[in-house]
Amino acid sequence: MDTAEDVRLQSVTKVYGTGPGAVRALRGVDLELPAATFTAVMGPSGSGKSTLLHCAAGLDRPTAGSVWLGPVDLAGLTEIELTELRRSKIGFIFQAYNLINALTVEENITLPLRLAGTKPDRAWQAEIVRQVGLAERVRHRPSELSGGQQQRVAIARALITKPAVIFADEPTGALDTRTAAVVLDLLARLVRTLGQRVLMVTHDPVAAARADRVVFLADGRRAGDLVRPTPDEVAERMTKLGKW
Ligand SMILES: Nc1ncnc2c1ncn2[C@@H]1O[C@H](COP(=O)(O)OP(=O)(O)OP(=O)(O)O)[C@@H](O)[C@H]1O
Repeated sequence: MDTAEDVRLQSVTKVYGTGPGAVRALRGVDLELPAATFTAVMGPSGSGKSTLLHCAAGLDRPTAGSVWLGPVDLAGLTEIELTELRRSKIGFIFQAYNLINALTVEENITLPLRLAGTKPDRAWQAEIVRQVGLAERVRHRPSELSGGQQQRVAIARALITKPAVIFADEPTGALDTRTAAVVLDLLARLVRTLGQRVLMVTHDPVAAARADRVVFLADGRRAGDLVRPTPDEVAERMTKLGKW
């Protein structure tokens, strides 16, 4: 993994709306995502987690401050360039797996390449399918798979373009505890074996505790980090920050 593709947020501020009704969702957030790191973001409802993820992923533009992907300042990109950057450098995983049931598992996994008009790297594709443990399932339809397997297809789809970073928004929100653990183990392993950068927004202290680092947000600001915490330590910090 190329360290020249680190993600950096510098003093990112996001204000929705103008005038008296304006909402300051982020207030000068700094954050770095170096290679081979698994970062969880937690914070009370409305603390700015989704806004942070959207700004970091180039889905939304900060009102002030900057987001860098390696040497590239996202603010300097046109919408078309941003779309291209997202397709090639960024992988997304959502709570709802967003798979297409008319396509096979393999076709779902390679869809981002088809959208980008690039050819699959067969060796990489085989490696990913092996990593997510779906080699026996590539000809199946998503509806024939369990929730955990579907999320693993979504993870493979996120990885197919060899992205610099994966953004995961509540990736285990729809899964039972045991299946969630399998998916989180997989994300943690991808960080170790592929040097992947992962940023995960979650409400679940158990999920957050699988990351290397938990970044807390409160009222649009960084409110401390915990490195390799236990779920209890995460829950305790959340209680101190107020309502979940
Ligand atoms: N499009 C928008 N227009 C106006 N305000 C918005 C918009 N999106 C988010 N906000 C506001 O910005 C603040 C941060 O929202 P955000 O969704 O980032 O929080 P969150 O921490 O992800 O919350 P939750 O845990 O409830 O999903 C909230 O006050 C929210 O109401």
